[in-house]
Amino acid sequence: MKKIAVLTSGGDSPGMNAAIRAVVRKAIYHDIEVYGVYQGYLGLINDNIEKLELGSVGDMIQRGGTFLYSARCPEFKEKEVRAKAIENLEKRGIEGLVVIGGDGSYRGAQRLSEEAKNLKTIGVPGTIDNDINGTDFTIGFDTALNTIIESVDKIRDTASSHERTFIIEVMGRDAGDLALWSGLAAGAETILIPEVKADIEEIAEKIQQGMDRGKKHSIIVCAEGVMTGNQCGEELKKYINIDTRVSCLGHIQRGGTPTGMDRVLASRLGGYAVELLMQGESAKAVGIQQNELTCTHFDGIFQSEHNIDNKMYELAHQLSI
Ligand SMILES: Nc1ncnc2c1ncn2[C@@H]1O[C@H](COP(=O)(O)OP(=O)(O)OP(=O)(O)O)[C@@H](O)[C@H]1O
Ligand SMILES: O=P(O)(O)OC[C@H]1O[C@](O)(CO)[C@@H](O)[C@@H]1O
Ligand SMILES: [Mg+2]
Repeated sequence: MKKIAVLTSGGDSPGMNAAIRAVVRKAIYHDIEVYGVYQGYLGLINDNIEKLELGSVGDMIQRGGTFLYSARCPEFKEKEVRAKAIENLEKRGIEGLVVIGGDGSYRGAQRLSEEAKNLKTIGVPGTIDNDINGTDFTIGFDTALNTIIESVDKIRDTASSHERTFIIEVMGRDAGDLALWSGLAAGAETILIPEVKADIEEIAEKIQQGMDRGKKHSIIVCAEGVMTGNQCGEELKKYINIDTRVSCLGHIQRGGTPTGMDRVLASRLGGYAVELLMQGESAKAVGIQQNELTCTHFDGIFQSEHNIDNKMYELAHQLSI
């Protein structure tokens, strides 16, 4: 393998730059040329591709976002559009592509590996959602988690001073990991996640019981995929007369300097992706499982839905009474 390319796709996540840096430096260390594709699959179609050097990734490991930019590119689901992308890679003699992104980005990479004659693809899990099979953690999850915890801790001060119930809406359209982990870590009384059907009446009863015991305030962490924080407040009012406030954390969760855990994870996974390409592997995604680097075929990754840790969900419930 003499030439490879790297791109970031889907929602950005803290640590993507550290992953790109690892791919670039590892490849150059092994005398492989590296090309950066700007704007994810959109740049692949539009030929927005440039050679990267060691210096291109200097001063990058600590930066949030992705200097290669990211995009959502729905037209990449069409085969004719992907043919253009393959042409742009082939004309440069690029034989390997590292795709840093979420599950959707992996699907694009899988298609490319099926349709291009001389292209190997490797996926690197870069998403704050932590919703990808084949890895215990995705790059950016730890940073986003800590951003949420810091925010909830601050909100708790006001909840306590004013004896209020606060609803904190966090990201996760289909995945509850951010809500579950942050809710557990921040001591939320209630955690609402897309994987478990919400029973608002039961939540209202729990808040009432807490108040009857002398509890002054309550924190509810609600994943956006369940309902909005405002909807949650309206629903609660049907069952209980309390003063609620809503905080929607929004994109603050996606930005910021990556934590040490995310930088190390990104560096290990980025380096391993290049190793796999050198070994001739393709259509696989790298991951970390029980602190070991692993790789899983895309087919295996898509075989089942990503699930939350049910034991952790039960524990959060047991600790929040
Ligand atoms: N079935 C598919 N076939 C080809 N390409 C796809 C497919 N699904 C998604 N993609 C490509 O991958 C891009 C990113 O996918 P998506 O928007 O789902 O984000 P993601 O990678 O899952 O990241 P995140 O969920 O963290 O934002 C899409 O915009 C599209 O270009
Ligand atoms: O910034 P966008 O494109 O609106 O995407 C928001 C979505 O991206 C994610 O952060 C994943 O990257 C989801 O949790 C969230 O719903
Ligand atoms: Mg996704």
